[in-house]
Amino acid sequence: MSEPRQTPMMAQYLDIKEQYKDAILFYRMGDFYEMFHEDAKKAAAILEIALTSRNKNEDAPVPMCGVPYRAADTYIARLIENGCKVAVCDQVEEASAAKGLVKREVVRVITPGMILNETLLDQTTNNFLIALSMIRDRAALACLDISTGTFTTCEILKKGAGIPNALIDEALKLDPREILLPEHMEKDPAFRSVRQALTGRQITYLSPSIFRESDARDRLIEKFNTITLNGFGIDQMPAAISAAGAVTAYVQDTQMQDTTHIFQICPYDLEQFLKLDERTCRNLELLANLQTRDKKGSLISILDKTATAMGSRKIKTWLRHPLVNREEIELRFEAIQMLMDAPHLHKTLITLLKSVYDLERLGSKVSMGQGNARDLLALKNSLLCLPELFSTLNRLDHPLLNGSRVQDLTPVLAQLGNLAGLVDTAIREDAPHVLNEGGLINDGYSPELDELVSVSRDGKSWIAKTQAEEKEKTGLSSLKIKYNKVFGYFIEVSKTQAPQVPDHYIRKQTLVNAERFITDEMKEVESKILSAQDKRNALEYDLFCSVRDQVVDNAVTILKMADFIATVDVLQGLARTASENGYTRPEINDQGRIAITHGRHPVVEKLIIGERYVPNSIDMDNEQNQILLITGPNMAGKSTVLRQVALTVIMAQMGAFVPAQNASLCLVDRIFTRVGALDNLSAGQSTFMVEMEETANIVNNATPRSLVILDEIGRGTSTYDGMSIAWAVARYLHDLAGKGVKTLFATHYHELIRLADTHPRIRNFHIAVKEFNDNIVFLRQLKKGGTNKSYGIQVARLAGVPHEIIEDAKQIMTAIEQTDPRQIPHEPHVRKPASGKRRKKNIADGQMELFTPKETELVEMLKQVDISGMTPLDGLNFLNDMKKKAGI
Ligand SMILES: Nc1ncnc2c1ncn2[C@@H]1O[C@H](COP(=O)(O)OP(=O)(O)OP(=O)(O)O)[C@@H](O)[C@H]1O
Repeated sequence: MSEPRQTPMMAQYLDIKEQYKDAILFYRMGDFYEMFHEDAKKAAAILEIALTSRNKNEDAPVPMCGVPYRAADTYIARLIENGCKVAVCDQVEEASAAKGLVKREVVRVITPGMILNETLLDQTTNNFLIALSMIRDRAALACLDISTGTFTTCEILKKGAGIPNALIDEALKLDPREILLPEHMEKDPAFRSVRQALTGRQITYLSPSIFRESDARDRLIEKFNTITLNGFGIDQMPAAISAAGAVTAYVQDTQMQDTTHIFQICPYDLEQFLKLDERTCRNLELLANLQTRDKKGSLISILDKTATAMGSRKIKTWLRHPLVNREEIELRFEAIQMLMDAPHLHKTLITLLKSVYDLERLGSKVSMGQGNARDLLALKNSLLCLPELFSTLNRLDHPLLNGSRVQDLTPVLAQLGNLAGLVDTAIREDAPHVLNEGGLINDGYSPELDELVSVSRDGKSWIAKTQAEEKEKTGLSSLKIKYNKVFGYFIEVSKTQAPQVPDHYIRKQTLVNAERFITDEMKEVESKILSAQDKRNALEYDLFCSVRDQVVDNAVTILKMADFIATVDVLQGLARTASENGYTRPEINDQGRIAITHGRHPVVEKLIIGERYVPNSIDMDNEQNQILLITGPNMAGKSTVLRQVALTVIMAQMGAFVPAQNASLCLVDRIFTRVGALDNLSAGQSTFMVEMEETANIVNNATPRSLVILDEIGRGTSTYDGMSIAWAVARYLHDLAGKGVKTLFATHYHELIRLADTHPRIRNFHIAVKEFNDNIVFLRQLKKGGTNKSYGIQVARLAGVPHEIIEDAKQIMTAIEQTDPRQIPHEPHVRKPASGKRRKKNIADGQMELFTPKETELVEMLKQVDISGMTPLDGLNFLNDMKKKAGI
C-alpha cells in the first residue's frame, strides 16, 4: 500500500517531529499550537481537550488537538506535571513575508528540569536538573537550576562498579525534577540499585558521548569562555566535568539561547557538611511531612520566615546542608544575635526586603532573552531599593550582613544604580506584557520615536476631527469612523441613511444594519498613520531590546547581588523565628556533649492542641551517657523527644538558634535515623526490609562523632527476632570503633533495660505517666530509669478500640505475664459480645487453657482445699506441699 500523500504543511510537521521524538510537539498555526497523531491523543487525554481530526474526509484522517497560543503556558504546565516534555515550534518568519509555506523551527524544549516560566515554577523551591556520571575511580553529580543560574557539582571516590550511595543520597536530597544518566545505565544490571533508588523520578537517558570527559571539558571551557577549568576548581575533577558537561549540552540542545546567567560552576565537598541522607531528611520531616509530602508540619514551615523567594530557596539549601565548621556556624549565630539585638533595624530590613523582587529569577529570565518590559520594571524597582537596604545593613556591621565578606559592594551598587536609572528613563511604567504592540518606551527617550508617536497621535485626532466634519457635511447622524484589520479605517453609516452618502464614498461592505465606505483621502491619511504605527512598534521593540541587552551585560552582578540578599534574608528570617518562638543561641563544645536543657520539638510545640508542650532535658556524652535507652508507654512522647534532639542539632549546625532554654552541643558529622515504618513497596522492599536496610546503613557507617536516632527496631518481625536484633544493635553501637556512638534508642522491648547493668555507657530513661483507676495520664516528662510497662491496652482504649477487645487483650496479657507466651491459644478468648454469664465462663476457660499441666494441678489443689477446717500447721504443710509440687 502506498503512503498517503502529505500536504507540504504535514510534511514540514513530520520532518520537525522526527527530531523531537520524545517530546510533544506544539506546532504553531496562526493563533494556535496544534498537536497531531500520537502527540494529539496523549495531550488531549491529559489536557482534557477535544481530540478532532484533520483531513476528516480522507482515507487517513490525522488525530489533532490544539490550544490557543496565548494560553499555552497553562497547558504546557499540565503536560510537564504529567511527566511530558514539550517542544515549542514557532513560525520564525512573518506569514506575509513567506514564499509558500511559513518557515517553522523549534525554539525551545521544556522538560521538568528545564523550566524558566514563572507560572510553571514554585517560587520558593529550586527546580533542579541533575546529571550523574562516573569516570575511572570517580563519581560525581552536577546540579543546575536554570531559572536561577545556580550550577554546582560534587565528586567522590568510588569503590565498586555502581554509583556510590553517598552520591545517590545527595542527588535525592536535592529533590531534582529531572535526572540525566548515560544510556548504558538504563539496562546494565550493575546500576539496578541506582534505578531502584531513583524510582518515580523523571530520568532522561543521554548518549554516553555527551558524558565523554574530553568533550565535556571543551564544552565547559567554551561555555565559560575560559582557557582551563582551574578557576572554578574543577580542573582535576574528571567525573564532575563529565556530569557538568552533560548538563551544559542538555541546556544547549533544549534552550537554543544564550545562558549568560550560568556564569560559573561551584564545586562542593560532601565533607563540608553534616551528612543527612535522604531518608533522614524525610524521616525527620525537614522539608515535607511524611503523610502528604507537603510543607505543612515540616521543620521548614516553622523556620522559614524569609521575606523573599530567593531567601526561601536558600534556607532550604542551608537546611539540607548544615555545616560542620565551627567558625562558619558561629558567624551565622552572631549575625542572628545582632539582628535580634536591633529589633527596629530588623523591622526596617524586613520591609525593605519585601520590596525586592526575585532578582535571581528575573536576572536569569532576562539574560535568556525572555524578559518583558514588566520584568525590567520589577528589576528596576528592586534595584532602586538597594541603597536604602545597604545603608540599613551597614549599621549592623557584620560581614555576612554588610556584604564585606563577599566583596566591596560600593562599586557594585553604583553600577546597578546606573542600570536602574537607564530602565527608569527608558521603560514606561504602564508598559504591556507583549513586546510588539508598542507602548513600551517613555516619551523623550528617543527623538526618532517621539516623531513617530506624534504622527500616530495626530492620526488619532485626525480621525476624531474627520468624523465630526463628515457628519456635519453630510448631515448623517449615524456616521462613524471605525477601524478593523481587514479594511483599515472606514466610514460606517446606518442602513437607513446609507442612500444619502456623497458620491465620492466608495462602498466596501454591507452589513445587516449598516453600510461601510471608504474615501481616497481617508486611505492616504490611513497609510501615513499605519506606517507610522508600524514603524513606532518596531522601533520601540528595538529600543527595548537594547535596554534589555544592557541588563544582560549586568546579569552576573545582579545574580551575585541576589545571592547576597538571599543570605541576608535567611539570617533575618532565622532571627525572626528565634525571637518569635523563644529560641536560644546554642553553645558549641569540643567535649562531645549534647546537653539540652528544657528542649522542645519546634514543630510539635506549635501543632499540639489542648495540651501544653512539656519541655525535656537531655544530656549525652561519650563517657557515661552514650546510649540513652528510652522506654515508656505508647503515645507518651518517646518519638517526639528523639526527634527534637535531632532537629535541635540540625538547626544549630545550619546556624540557627534552637528551641531550648539553653543548649551546649558538639558538632556531629552525621545524623542517622531509623524511625517510623515507611513502606517502600514501589521500590520492591517490605517494611521490615527497609527497617533492616536502615539499620545496616547505620551500623556500617556511623562514627563516634555521629548521632543515631533509633525509634524502635525489630518491630516489623516476630517479638523474639526483633528483640534480639534490637539487643545486638544496641550492644554494637555501644562498642562501635571502641568508643561507641551517641544514640537515642526508644523501644518497647523492656527487656533491653537490663543492658545498662552490663554496659557502662548505656543509660535508662522513661517517659512518665500517672496511673489512676486503670487509666493513664501522660506527663510527657523524661525521667531517669527504665519502665517495664507499655500501657498499650490503655492507649488502645483511648483510641476507641471496642471494650470487648480491650477486655480480651487484658486477659491475654495477664496470661502471658504468668506463663510461657507460646501457650497462648490461637483463638480469641472472647469471640463476640455474648451475655455476661457466658463471657465469664469463656474467660475462665481461656485462663485454664493458658496454664501448664503442673500449674493446672496446683489450681485444682487450691480449689479443693477447705481453709476454714484447717489448723495453722495444716495450712503451713499445705503450702509446703504446693511448693514441692511446683518444684520451688
Ligand atoms: N513533650 C510533650 N509535650 C506535649 N505533648 C507531647 C510531648 N511529646 C509528645 N507529645 C504529644 O504526644 C503525641 C505522641 O507522641 P509520640 O509519638 O512521641 O509518642 P511515642 O511514645 O513515640 O508513642 P509510640 O510508642 O506509640 O510510637 C505527640 O503527637 C504529641 O501530640
